Amino acid sequence: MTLLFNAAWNSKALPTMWHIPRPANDDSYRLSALPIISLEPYLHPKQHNGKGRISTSAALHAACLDYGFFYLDVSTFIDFDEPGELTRLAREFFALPQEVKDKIALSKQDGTRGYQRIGENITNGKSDNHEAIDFYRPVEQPDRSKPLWGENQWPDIPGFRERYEKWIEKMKELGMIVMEAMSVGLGVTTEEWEDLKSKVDDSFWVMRIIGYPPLPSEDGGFSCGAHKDYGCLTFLYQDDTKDALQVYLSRPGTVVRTNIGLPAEEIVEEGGVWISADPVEGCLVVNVGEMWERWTNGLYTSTLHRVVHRGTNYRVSIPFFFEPNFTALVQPLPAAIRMQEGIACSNPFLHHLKRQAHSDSENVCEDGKVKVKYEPVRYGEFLLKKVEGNFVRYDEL
Ligand SMILES: O=C(O)CCC(=O)C(=O)O
Ligand SMILES: [Fe+2]
Repeated sequence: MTLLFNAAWNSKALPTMWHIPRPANDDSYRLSALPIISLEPYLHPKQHNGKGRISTSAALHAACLDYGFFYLDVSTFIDFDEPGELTRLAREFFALPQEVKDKIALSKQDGTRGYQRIGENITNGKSDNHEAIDFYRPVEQPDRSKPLWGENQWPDIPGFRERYEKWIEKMKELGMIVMEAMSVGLGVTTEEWEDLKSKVDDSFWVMRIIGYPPLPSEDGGFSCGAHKDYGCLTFLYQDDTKDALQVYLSRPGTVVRTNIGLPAEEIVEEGGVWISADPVEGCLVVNVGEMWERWTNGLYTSTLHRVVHRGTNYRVSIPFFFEPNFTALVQPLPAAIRMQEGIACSNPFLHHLKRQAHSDSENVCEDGKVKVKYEPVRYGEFLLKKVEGNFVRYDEL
């Protein structure tokens, strides 16, 4: 199985794995990292004689069930000098005088595409300590009087647009590959995959370029408050800053060491822990958003995460949100319902996953049928509601 664990393994974690008794209530014995999954069998199937796909898909499925987050090793797909260069360009932009950055402010377009100042983004009623530029899939016949329907605003920096446009193409390609790999993990049939594919093949993607100055030490705020992503898949490239991005794990028994010393705010649920999702070489951090939660009828959950950057450097991250098509109707997939009901289908792989699915589906009725928990939604309408509320995208908790 291509489920690896990163070098941040606490060596003390090993005895737990091998069932050697450990002291009760000692959090340091838990694993301290999200799984690392190699996408290689999907990226270069010929080199692998078509092998390894099932295990990759199983690893993706397990990671989505357990964490909603994972590292994706894409070192053979991306030359990491490329995002390094994107980060350099982003720093060049954020270092410009405020009035120059404001030339591409959100208000100059449709209110959703462009630059936002530090503190303009609000999460959970509080200003976030970051600045950003937002880009969306271009639309035919732009009209900046309509939210989302304006034009992207590019900084006037040589090479900026060209390089980022290349990155967007790469991320769209990656999105389709990961969607296919995940659909195998869920037991989606070939015909069902064609249907799912047609809902994401013209992704209404979003890309954010985010700049984070360090949080003032006396400040109780967040660089980016706790939120769930609302879309399909987030591919996050982050610079080499550690201890900034944190992921909330509600089942600490299966994972991780408690992060001692983290701010105690935003306690969401007893028993969970915040862990750091530090950058890992050759990997993007990937998480599933609310659309996958709907497609899987709640089997996969969109996981809370936040950024607390108390370091001394200026951090840059570039999340790419691979989203459904604007017109896509998103509703629970038959494969997810089958999995929740534990009905074996022609895919033998499903047998191995049935038990796991059962333990997760508290919504199975006594007659063995599951409740369909989500009404169908048109992605574009859903997105418009998110951005029209108050033009703040991340306050939905
Ligand atoms: O900057 C990061 O590491 C995460 C950003 C994020 O979660 C988002 O923009 O949705
Ligand atoms: Fe996010």
